[in-house]
Amino acid sequence: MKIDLLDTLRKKNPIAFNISNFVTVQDVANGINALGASPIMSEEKNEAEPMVQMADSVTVNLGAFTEGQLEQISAVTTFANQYKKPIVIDPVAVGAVDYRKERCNELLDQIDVAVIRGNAGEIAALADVEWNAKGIDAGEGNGDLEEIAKKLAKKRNCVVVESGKTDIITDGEAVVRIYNETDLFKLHVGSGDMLSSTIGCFCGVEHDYFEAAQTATAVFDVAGEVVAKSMATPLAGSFGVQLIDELHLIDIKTVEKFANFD
Ligand SMILES: Nc1ncnc2c1ncn2[C@@H]1O[C@H](COP(=O)(O)OP(=O)(O)O)[C@@H](O)[C@H]1O
Ligand SMILES: Cc1ncsc1CCOP(=O)(O)O
Ligand SMILES: [Mg+2]
Repeated sequence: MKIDLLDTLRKKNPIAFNISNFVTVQDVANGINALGASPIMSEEKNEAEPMVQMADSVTVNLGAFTEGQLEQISAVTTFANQYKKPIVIDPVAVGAVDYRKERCNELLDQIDVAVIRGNAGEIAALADVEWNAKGIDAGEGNGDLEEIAKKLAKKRNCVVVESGKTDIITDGEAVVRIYNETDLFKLHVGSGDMLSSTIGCFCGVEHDYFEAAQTATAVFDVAGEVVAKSMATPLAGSFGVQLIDELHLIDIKTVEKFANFD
C-alpha cells in the first residue's frame, strides 16, 4: 500500500470537485479540506465544463439528487471522461430504492468510472445480487462480500470499495481488506460520503486508482480509529468533529502504525 500518497496529496492540494448531497455537504467539504485537498461543490449545469477542467477529480454522491440534477450529473461526468478526470461514484441507498438504482445504472451505462464506493447493500444492488438493504445502511444479506465486490468491479470495469467492518477494495481480480477497530463511524451520518470524497482526492493525485482507493480508505479508517481510542465515552457529535480534526493531524507514521490490512 502506498501510504506516502498522503504527503503527495498534501503537496499537490488537488482540486476535488464534488457533487454532494444536502445532508452531509459540510462534513465532506471540511473533511477533505482538513486532509489537504481543495474542495469545490456545484449543482449548476452551465458551469460543468470549466469546473471539470480545473478539477483533479470528480466525486458524485447520489444521496439526494433531484430529477433536474440528473442533467447536471450527466454533463459533469461526460466532461470528466472527455477531460480524463477520474470519477468516484457513491451510490447512496441504491439497495433500498429502485428509482435510485435505475438512475445510477443508467449513469454507469453512459460513462467510465474510476471507483464505486458503497456499503454492502449498495454494492450488492449494483452487482445484481440479492440483499436486504436498510435505507442508507448496509442491511443484511448472505452473499460472499468479496465475490459481490469483484462482480461489480468486473461489470463496471472499475475499482470497488465495499465498506463495512472490513473494507473490501478490489479491481475485480486482486482484493485488499482493511480491518476496522471501531464502529463509531456509524454514529456519524456522512462517514461513507466522507470516505468516498477522500477516495476522490487520492484519485486526483494517483493514476493507479486501486492504489489510490487503498490509501484513502486506510487513512480515513485510521483517522476514525485514533479518535475512537482518544474518547473515554463514545459521543456521536464529538466523533464527527474530531474526525475532521484527525484528518488534519494524521500523518504517514500513524497510518503505518495502525492500519490493519492484507
Ligand atoms: N461495522 C463496522 N465496524 C467498523 N467500521 C465500520 C463498520 N461499518 C462501517 N464502518 C466504517 O465506516 C465508514 C463508512 O462506511 P459505511 O458505514 O459502510 O458507509 P455508509 O455510511 O455509506 O453506509 C468506513 O470507513 C467503514 O470502514
Ligand atoms: C441521511 C441521508 N439521506 C440522504 S443522503 C444521506 C446521507 C448519507 O450519508 P452516508 O451514506 O455517508 O451515511
Ligand atoms: Mg452511504
